[in-house]
Amino acid sequence: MLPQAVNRSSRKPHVLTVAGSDSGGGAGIQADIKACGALGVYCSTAITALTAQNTMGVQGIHVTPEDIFARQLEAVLSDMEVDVVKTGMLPTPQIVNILCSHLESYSVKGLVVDPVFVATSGDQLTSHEVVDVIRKKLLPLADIVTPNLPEAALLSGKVHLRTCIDMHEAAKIIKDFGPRYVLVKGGHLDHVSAENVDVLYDGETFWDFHGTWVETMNTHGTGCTLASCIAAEMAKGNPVPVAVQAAKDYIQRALEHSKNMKIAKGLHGPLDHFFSFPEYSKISRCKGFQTNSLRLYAVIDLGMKRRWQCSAAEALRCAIEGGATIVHLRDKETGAVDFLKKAESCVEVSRKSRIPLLINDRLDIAMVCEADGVHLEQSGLPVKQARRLLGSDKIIGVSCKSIEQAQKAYEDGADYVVCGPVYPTTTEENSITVGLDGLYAICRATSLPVVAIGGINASNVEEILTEKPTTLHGIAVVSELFDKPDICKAMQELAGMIYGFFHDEVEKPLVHHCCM
Ligand SMILES: Cc1ncc(COP(=O)(O)OP(=O)(O)O)c(N)n1
Ligand SMILES: Cc1ncsc1CCOP(=O)(O)O
Repeated sequence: MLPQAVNRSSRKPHVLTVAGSDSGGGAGIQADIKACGALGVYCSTAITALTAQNTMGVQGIHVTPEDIFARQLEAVLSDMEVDVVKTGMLPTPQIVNILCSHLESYSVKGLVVDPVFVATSGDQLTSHEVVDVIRKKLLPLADIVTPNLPEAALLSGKVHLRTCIDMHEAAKIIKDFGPRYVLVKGGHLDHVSAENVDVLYDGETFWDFHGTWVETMNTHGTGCTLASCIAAEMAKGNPVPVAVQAAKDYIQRALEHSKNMKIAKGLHGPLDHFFSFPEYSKISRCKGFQTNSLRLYAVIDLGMKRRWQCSAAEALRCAIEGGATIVHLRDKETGAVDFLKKAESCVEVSRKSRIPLLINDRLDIAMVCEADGVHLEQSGLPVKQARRLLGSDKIIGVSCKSIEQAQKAYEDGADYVVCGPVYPTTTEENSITVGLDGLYAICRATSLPVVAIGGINASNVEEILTEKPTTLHGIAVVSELFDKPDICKAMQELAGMIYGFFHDEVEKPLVHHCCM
């Protein structure tokens, strides 16, 4: 049981957005709240201006009186634990000055500056003097500034930005004003190819972020949304380049989902921030990894005594046939050459069935056999380094016994955690059980998907899943595979029991087919 840690760790990542209100709901404060909400992050606000705005343009602007603007900042920053501040429309130099003095008095983990000067409709949103104050006062405090091409031209004084090389030049000039990173967005480049490139620069390295060009008029609010997503991902503890990649992925999907949406008469419709919300929440940080794959997690331990005689690949095939939704291959005894051979034959089987295959601890083997990812034990490679080597397309899971370990796994970039032993088990000797309370405490403290492990079998699945927290995504078994003479049948029994507890369409197992 880990009760004392629950309150401290169940706090939500928090973004304070300092921006203007868009009555049309597509940009500004409204976009920021929706984007943060969609990414599971709390969003507070300090409103800089009220705009009367719709899909046809901006019809009016009322700047917030300075004292009430300052009071909003004071109210939020003095009371709430803000992780990251994100700025949008800052209409006057006075508003920027008030913000900067508050940022100097209250420490926050990050500052994302979206330098909003002109709306896509062509309407001016800030006074001309604002550019200079942002350059001199706000940018030195910023972790990242996210200009599009017209904004980069204004900030850098480099009027003609037409190529990627121009974007690099502008990024260098803007970097000299003091932000840690500059992201120059290429959405306004002439589109000769189907690609869209944004350039991130930290003073030494340029990263090019490629996206696919989406043919749509529903782009109102993309700048605000991208900056908010970056802030939200930073608030979760992600480093800036990882946050940018996650934000780009969100925008790409939002643009694709919103391209046929019609909600007004005007030319520039907004994004649908909550596009397919239930489906989106099933997608993990790792591109393409559906977290409902974690429902029935089969660990094939090649070092264990077993009641069947067949190859690793055959055992894996049987587990999948019985309904396993993800498989995890571990072998603590075999040398690299033999393990690799077995892993390669398993990858072949898992690919055919489109079931993800993870390799336990051996990042080298996982990379060489092109498995879907790696599962790391606490004694294994640190997650951060593994992520650096594997990139963002591969799955990384981590074994955790405590809230602290689960939080670290999250901060370091893991995609899911396996928690246990929930019940006593002979598979993991000398391992203290966390119990059902410990498992649930971890589930409530993390936003990562959790898989329960340890002593789980058909007789206790119901107990685990009946009142499960929402982050508990599935169960993992080892000896249920090894102590039973028929792997396929053992999996089928478990699979049959778990479907009712999850309201999604995990495919039912195929007709029983004994493979022993
Ligand atoms: C109140 C308010 N803030 C910012 C903008 C600009 O939003 P952006 O995300 O750059 O999208 P466009 O409006 O340029 O499409 C705004 N319009 N209103
Ligand atoms: C790998 C692992 N981590 C915690 S318990 C455990 C083993 C669980 O095995 P079993 O399903 O046989 O109890």
